[in-house]
Amino acid sequence: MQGLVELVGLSRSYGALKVTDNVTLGIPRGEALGIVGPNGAGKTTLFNLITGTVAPSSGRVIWRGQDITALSAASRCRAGIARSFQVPQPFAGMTVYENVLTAAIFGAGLTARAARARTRDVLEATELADRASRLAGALPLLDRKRMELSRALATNPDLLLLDEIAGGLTDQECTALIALIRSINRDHGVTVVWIEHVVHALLAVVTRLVVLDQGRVVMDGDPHTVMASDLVRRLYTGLSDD
Ligand SMILES: Nc1ncnc2c1ncn2[C@@H]1O[C@H](COP(=O)(O)OP(=O)(O)OP(=O)(O)O)[C@@H](O)[C@H]1O
Repeated sequence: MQGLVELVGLSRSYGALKVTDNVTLGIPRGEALGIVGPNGAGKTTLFNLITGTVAPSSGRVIWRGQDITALSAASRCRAGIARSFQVPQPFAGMTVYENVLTAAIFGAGLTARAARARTRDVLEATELADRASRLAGALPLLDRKRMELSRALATNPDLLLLDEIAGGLTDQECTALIALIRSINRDHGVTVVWIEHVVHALLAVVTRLVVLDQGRVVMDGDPHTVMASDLVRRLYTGLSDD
């Protein structure tokens, strides 16, 4: 079956450092895929290659069967690829509503009227509607995460890339975030790829887990099996078999 997105032999180097090394990966429509790996494994770079903020040294990105390797980040966003950032940079002096509206207008290319409707729908879905008039810079952490998700969802994505969105939350807040991401995937049909160090949050949502190490896919399979593997234990603890 044709994946929603197919990465074909994707590599990226910075000088002598090969950050992404011949990654071939298919992501079917509707999937919730997790990505783990040690610091510096190339996880965020993989997102940058998919969203088009970084060009590959070689390889291709195929989106719904079309080669989009040469397409700009803005065009990819309009085509349905959205992301959250590890370090969110909202317009702190604007309200939550204005932040999300901006994404709907510029990210999705909607008219002002359609963007207003989309913004209201998204803020309902992310449970931020009652805080729409708050300044983005004054939000508590969970609401900042909800807003980061809202900005991505306002672009009406088919694919949502989440980069370490669960860090720093309390257990209760994390449970709320998990429910929201699960709903985005299962109820709204958005394909989700989630890089996350908070493994229990990831395992509550994803049905497939990929491990990256030194830019390469070193494991790909059932999340619990992958996390229980010797390879993952070695990568995370630095311990050898003996
Ligand atoms: N623009 C760049 N120039 C030079 N080196 C870079 C650049 N971007 C990333 N790197 C290097 O590539 C490697 C992979 O970085 P990347 O951010 O993709 O890793 P990561 O797996 O997301 O790490 P983390 O879990 O710490 O966020 C790192 O060694 C990083 O320093």
